[in-house]
Amino acid sequence: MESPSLVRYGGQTEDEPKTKSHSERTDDGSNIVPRIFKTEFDAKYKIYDMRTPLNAFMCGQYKRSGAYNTLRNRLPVVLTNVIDTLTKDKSELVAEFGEVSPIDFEQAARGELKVIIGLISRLKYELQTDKPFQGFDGQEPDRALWNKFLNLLPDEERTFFRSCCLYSECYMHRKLYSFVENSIFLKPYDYHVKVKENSLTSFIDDVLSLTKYTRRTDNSLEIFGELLRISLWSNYNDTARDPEAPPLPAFNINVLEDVSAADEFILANQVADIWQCLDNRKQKKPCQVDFVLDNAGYELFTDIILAEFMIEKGLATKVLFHVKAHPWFVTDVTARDFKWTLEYLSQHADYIISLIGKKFLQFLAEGKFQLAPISHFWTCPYPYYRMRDTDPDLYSSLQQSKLIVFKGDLNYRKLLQDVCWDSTQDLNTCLRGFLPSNICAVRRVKAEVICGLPEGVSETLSKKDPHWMISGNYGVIQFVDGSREFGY
Ligand SMILES: O=P(O)(O)OC[C@H]1O[C@](O)(CO)[C@@H](O)[C@@H]1O
Repeated sequence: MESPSLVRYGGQTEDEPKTKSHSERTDDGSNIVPRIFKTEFDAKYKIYDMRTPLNAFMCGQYKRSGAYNTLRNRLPVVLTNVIDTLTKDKSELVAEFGEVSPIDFEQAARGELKVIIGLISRLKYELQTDKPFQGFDGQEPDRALWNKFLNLLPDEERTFFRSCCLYSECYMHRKLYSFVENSIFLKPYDYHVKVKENSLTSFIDDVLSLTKYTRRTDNSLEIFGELLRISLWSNYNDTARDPEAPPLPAFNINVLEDVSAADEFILANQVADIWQCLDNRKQKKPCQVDFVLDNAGYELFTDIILAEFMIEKGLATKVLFHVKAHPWFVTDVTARDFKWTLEYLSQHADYIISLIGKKFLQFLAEGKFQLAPISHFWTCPYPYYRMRDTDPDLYSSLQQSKLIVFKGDLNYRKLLQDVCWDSTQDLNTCLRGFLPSNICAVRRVKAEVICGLPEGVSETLSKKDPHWMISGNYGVIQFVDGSREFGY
C-alpha cells in the first residue's frame, strides 16, 4: 500500500506532483524566498515565511498560505464553538440524551459531557502546539482505515502543521466526532446541527424566490447553466470563512436578479460540456447522476433544485445524493440533515415552500431521488485517486453514473490531492487516474488548489488581489469527459 506521505510524491510519473525544497521559486515566479522565522511560534514550529511552492501539498508550514491561516486561526475557533455549544446546551442535552431519571444517570451524563469538553480542549491544545496525530482506539466503524492511514505517515509529517493540510483538517474533524461517538449518553449527537438548520431557516426568503423562479423553466442549456451557477454561488458558508476576509460581492447568495452579472468571477465555465453530456433526449436511456454533496442549508436546497431540473427535463432518471457519515467540516450534509431539510420544507407555513418540500419527498419515495449508501470514504483523509483501492465498491457504484457532480471546495481539494498545481494544468491530469465516469466540479475557490485556467489568469488575479484564491469570490464549473473510457 502506498504511503500517503508528502515525500512519496517525489514524482513516480511525469504528471505527478513533486514536492520542492523550501527555497524554490514561488508560482508567481517571484524571487527565492529565504527561510525566515518571524515569530516565536514560527521559530518553534518551523513555519516558513513563504507561499506554498508550486507542486507542493497545502501545508501549515507555509505561513503565506490559506493552510496556515486555517490551522492557526480557523480550526481552533471551530473547536471553541463546539465547546460553547456543549456548555450552553448542557441541560437540554442531558435531558435529551441522558436518562432524566434516576438521578444517577443524569449525573453520569453530566460527567460524561465534562469529559468530552476536556477531550475537545486537549485536541485544541494539540492542534495549537503542533502535536502528533493519535490513532483511534474506540468503536469507530472506520477505525482500521484511519489507523492504517496514520501509521503510514512518516513521523515528521504526522503533526498538524507538518502534514498535508487536508489530512490535518480531516483528522481534526474525525477526532472531534470520535469523542461523541465513543460516549455512552451523547452517541448520536451532532454538535453542528443548529448551525446547519440556521443556514436554511435564515435563507427562507431565498428559498422562496428560487422556488418561484424555477417553477416554469425551459429545457434549455441557458436555464441549466443558470441553475448550475446558482448552485455554484451558494457554495458559501460563513462559518468556514475567515472573519478577517473582506465581505463578498453583492451576488453572494441570491443571484436570481441577474445570474450572469457574476460571470466574470467564473474562471472556468464548462456548462455547455456538462449539458451535452446529459442531454440524452435522443437516447432515452435510464441515466443516473450522482451528487457528492457539500454544505447543508441554502446550498443543499440549490443542489436539490438542480437535481429536480435534471429529473423533470429527462436529463436524469435518478439522482443519488452522497452525504457524510457524521458531522464534518461544520456544515456538511449528513443523512439526518438531508431528511430534515425535506421535512422542514414540506411542513413550512408558506404554501409554495411546503409544496416543493412535498414534491422532493415524493421524488424520494419514487426513487427518483436516493440517498446513496453511507460510505466512510467521504470522511477519510485520502484524496479521490485512492478511492479505487480504498473503497472499490464505492468506485464501482460511481461507474454506473452518467455524471458525478462534486460540490464545493473540499471535494475539489480531494480531487486534486490538495496540491498546488500549476493553474494551467489540465484537470484530467490532476485527477491522477480518478475517472469513474464523467466528472463535474462546482466550487467557489477557497484554497490555493486550482487547475484548468487559461494562461496568465492566475498571475493577473494575483496582482489585483493576492488573496483571491482564499477569498471565495471566484468560482469554477469544470468538466472531465470520462465517456471515451467507459463507452457512453
Ligand atoms: O464547504 P466547502 O466549499 O467544501 O469549503 C470548506 C473548505 O474551505 C476551506 O475553508 C478552505 O479550503 C477549508 O477549510 C474547507 O476545506
